[in-house]
Amino acid sequence: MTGSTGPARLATRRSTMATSQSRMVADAITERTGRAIELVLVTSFGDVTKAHLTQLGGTGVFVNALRDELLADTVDFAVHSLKDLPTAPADGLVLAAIPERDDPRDALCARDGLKFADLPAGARVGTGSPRRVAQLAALRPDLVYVPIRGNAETRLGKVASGELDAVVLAYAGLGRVDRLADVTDVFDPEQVLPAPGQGALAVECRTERRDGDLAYLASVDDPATRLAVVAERVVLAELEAGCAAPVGAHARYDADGRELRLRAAVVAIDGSEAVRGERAATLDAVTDLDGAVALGRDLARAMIADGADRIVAAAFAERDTPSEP
Ligand SMILES: NCc1[nH]cc(CCC(=O)O)c1CC(=O)O
Repeated sequence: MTGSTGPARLATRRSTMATSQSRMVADAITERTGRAIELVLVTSFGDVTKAHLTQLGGTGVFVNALRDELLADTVDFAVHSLKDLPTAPADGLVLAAIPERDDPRDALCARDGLKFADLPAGARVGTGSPRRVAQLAALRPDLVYVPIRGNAETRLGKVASGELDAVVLAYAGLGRVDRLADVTDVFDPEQVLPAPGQGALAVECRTERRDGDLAYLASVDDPATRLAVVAERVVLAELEAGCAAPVGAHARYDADGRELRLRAAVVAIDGSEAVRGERAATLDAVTDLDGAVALGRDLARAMIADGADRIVAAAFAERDTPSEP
């Protein structure tokens, strides 16, 4: 078994964002438990392929390589962006901890300090995410949305070079690559709902080790964050949509009022149509994951009754049809 002597081995993707967030988790665990941890950099398919992300079938391209290392026991645990994790559980693996979430909102990084409302008609806005394009197009159909890929630094470089007027990225990720100074506007979740799990991390390990030698991972678990992201991810799973679908969801657990409140949106890629919903449940215990699942399922089913599944299917049909070059 790995890690029984020497520092524990934490598997991470290689990007600045991934290593920065993995280092944050490692430091928090070390601070709370005294455990020494070293980072093991793993190359994932999503990091090397040039294909457009929405064309990769979405789920798993960033996480499978880390999971292979976990299953081979060459590392002790892995840190993922929760947003990138497929909703289906992985055989033999478990999310041992979900640390307290960072800011879940999407952020605009525009030239000349421009706010979203101040971008001129025809301005070129880069984002690779159908969820962002759909919601932004609903607000500003007069802008041009340009699909882009690459890490946060590469995307910001396209604004600096003048190739784009703005890019939209996750606020939390920008913080982790130390680029919050580039943010010129932040989207209210009322207008642009974040991706399920956005801003949250997941600590994954082999199931059989969670309550054994890796029990210390629980030191960084935040039950309120777990409750919220479980509800958000159930919406995605019920809609049979993946991370490449135009689905936004955001939940918050209010510990004082003991209320879990969930909002979700499914928006057509051109912004012309949307199904939105909101629902809350009183959950006496922050550990009531069944309550979170029920809330997510109820909301998703109500949205499907309103036509949400049709919008998701249309978005996938569009993805599978190659567009003009
Ligand atoms: N899909 C890539 C990805 N996965 C997680 C984040 C941001 C950090 C987070 O949400 O935790 C990003 C980049 C982005 O969306 O801007």
